[in-house]
Amino acid sequence: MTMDDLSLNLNISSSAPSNQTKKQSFASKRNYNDDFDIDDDLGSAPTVKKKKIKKLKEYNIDPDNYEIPKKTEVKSGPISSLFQNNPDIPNVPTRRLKPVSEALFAPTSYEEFPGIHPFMKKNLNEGMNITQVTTVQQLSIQPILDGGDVLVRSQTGSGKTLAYAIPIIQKLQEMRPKISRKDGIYAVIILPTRELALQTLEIFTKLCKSFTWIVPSWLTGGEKMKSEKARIRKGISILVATPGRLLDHCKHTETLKFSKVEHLVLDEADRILDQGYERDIAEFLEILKKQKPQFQSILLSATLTPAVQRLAGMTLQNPIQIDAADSTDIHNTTDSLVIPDSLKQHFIVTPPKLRLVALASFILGKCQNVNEDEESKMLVFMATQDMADYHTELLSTVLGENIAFFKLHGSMSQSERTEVFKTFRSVKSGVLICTDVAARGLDLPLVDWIVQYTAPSSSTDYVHRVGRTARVGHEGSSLLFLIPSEVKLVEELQNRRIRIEEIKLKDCLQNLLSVKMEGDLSRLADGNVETAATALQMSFESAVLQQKILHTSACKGYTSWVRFYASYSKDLRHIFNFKQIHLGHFAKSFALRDAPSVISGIGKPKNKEELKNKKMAINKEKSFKQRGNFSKKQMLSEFDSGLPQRKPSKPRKK
Ligand SMILES: Nc1ncnc2c1ncn2[C@@H]1O[C@H](COP(=O)(O)OP(=O)(O)OP(=O)(O)O)[C@@H](O)[C@H]1O
Repeated sequence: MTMDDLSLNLNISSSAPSNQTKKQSFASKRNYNDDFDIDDDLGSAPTVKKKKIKKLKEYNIDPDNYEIPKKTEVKSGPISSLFQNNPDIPNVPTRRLKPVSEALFAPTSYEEFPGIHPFMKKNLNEGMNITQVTTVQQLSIQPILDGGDVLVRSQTGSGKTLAYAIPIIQKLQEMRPKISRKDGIYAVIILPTRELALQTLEIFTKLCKSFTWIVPSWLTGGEKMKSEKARIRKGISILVATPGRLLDHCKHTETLKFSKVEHLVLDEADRILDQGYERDIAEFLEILKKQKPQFQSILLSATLTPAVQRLAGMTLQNPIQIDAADSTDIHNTTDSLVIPDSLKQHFIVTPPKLRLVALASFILGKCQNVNEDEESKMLVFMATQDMADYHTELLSTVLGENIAFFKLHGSMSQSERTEVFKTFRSVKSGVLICTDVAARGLDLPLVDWIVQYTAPSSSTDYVHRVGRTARVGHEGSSLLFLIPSEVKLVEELQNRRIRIEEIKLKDCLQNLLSVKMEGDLSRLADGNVETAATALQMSFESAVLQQKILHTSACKGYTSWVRFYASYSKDLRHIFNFKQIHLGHFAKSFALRDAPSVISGIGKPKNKEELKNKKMAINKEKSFKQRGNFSKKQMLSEFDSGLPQRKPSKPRKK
């Protein structure tokens, strides 16, 4: 059997996909070159047709820098074996730890909870199916009603939004004479991303249903400033906003007034800081305090990092500190990480070359709709947008027949993001490939698995990513992908009282034998895991070879990943050491056969041709940068709220 025998167009299935699944597939099986008609007249330089430029942008490929395929396949590099020359997988001891515990629910029902308007209880019960009070709600509602500043820390998915939404609406509906939308803004809620802002707005809208004179609204970008200005003019009582857009309006929209503000909420404070919004928040506070010196500040976070405490120092005065972790558990919340009890955490150690097949095998094992009971929803975290773009397309191309793949990252248009967010919330089964933009605060019901295909950049990222599952008491699981040189991360997580267990690579790859594979593949696999894994890898590689655009996307994804890996902060380099990684082996995990120096001009060229290619790549990148097209998002993990970069201030306009 030769490698070419294995280079099949893989078609893996267990049963015919349901129509529903097919309809839901955002990125369905596709041939890239079909998407791009190419003007390829003999003798003349090919140009991309205008209407196709839009398509290229959709794939996040810059049309100016897109090399047009001449209807030929990509030249193949040498095929390296998947199972040879791999580093050994170290033995990672599992420690039995007692995690920090946090009781999710308090022994109280909303029915008996004092100080809340009966209409609000009805809205909770009938509109949101909520009857029992969670611990963080029990601890926060009264202090917020009392009016002092409050700092709240509680685990992911514990109901922090209602913990402040209920008392704020309670206070606003009590005010006499009744407040009116024309008065101006009474509460400002700041969140780090648009999705979170929209999700929070939805909750305020449901709770305010019986109090028609209180009007919640939002300012998050993603639509024209003009329409947002119109909304401001109509009047808003509770403003839900992302920091960048809020500040833009503070500077450019005169009708936006804060003189009535009674409550300021900074939700997902740790994430607001991670995104570098500290300066924006400071600037906004200055503007706010000039118009309204006294108001209640509430700050919420799932982790209490020193940076969050610094932000608390800036915004809160003599705050009441609420920590929902078990008060009998002696722990230091800045050191120990609090994870929901119902979350089972795992890690897998794979040599770099085997990462892609291990991921595919894991997805196949969990998400093929064998029958309805086994339907599974999964989030897969990638380091960069280009990686997310590429893996969504690659996995859809090879496995999209039976599994619906979706993607979510900060460079997608707002309408795409909203559509994906809404669709993925409503589907029963599917894989959402995302960057950290989806990590914090998003409430996606009943996600079963969180896969971190690239490791988180910090322990808080870890907590927030895995926190997208096991919400409000539901069961959930997580899997962290590591290469052998990264296993120290497991020890560090365990030092912070994270209980995490290993899934062995060989067990994960076994899935390839239990899923039904059609045609030649099942014959070739013949009950052998290594052959099945190699066949799967070959089908990824041949998809990339056959489709030039997929190849371009693979190169972009790989390059962005290399840059990302090289940019791990100093304090993490003992785990993620760029010098220790084998770039060629990682290229294989992007289904690329080219040498790293050819893909991205990385590493020492081995011969003249490689040197020439490298120089060309560097020059191309230089001109790209000079044209201002080279943005941070192409190299870094992104937490983008989707806002365009802010331009220098313009004079005020009405
Ligand atoms: N008392 C409750 N009973 C049942 N479900 C609840 C209750 N309170 C909130 N929820 C639901 O729990 C989910 C998570 O709530 P929320 O997003 O506010 O959590 P969170 O603590 O802010 O999480 P994260 O830190 O991840 O943002 C939501 O779907 C919400 O409707």
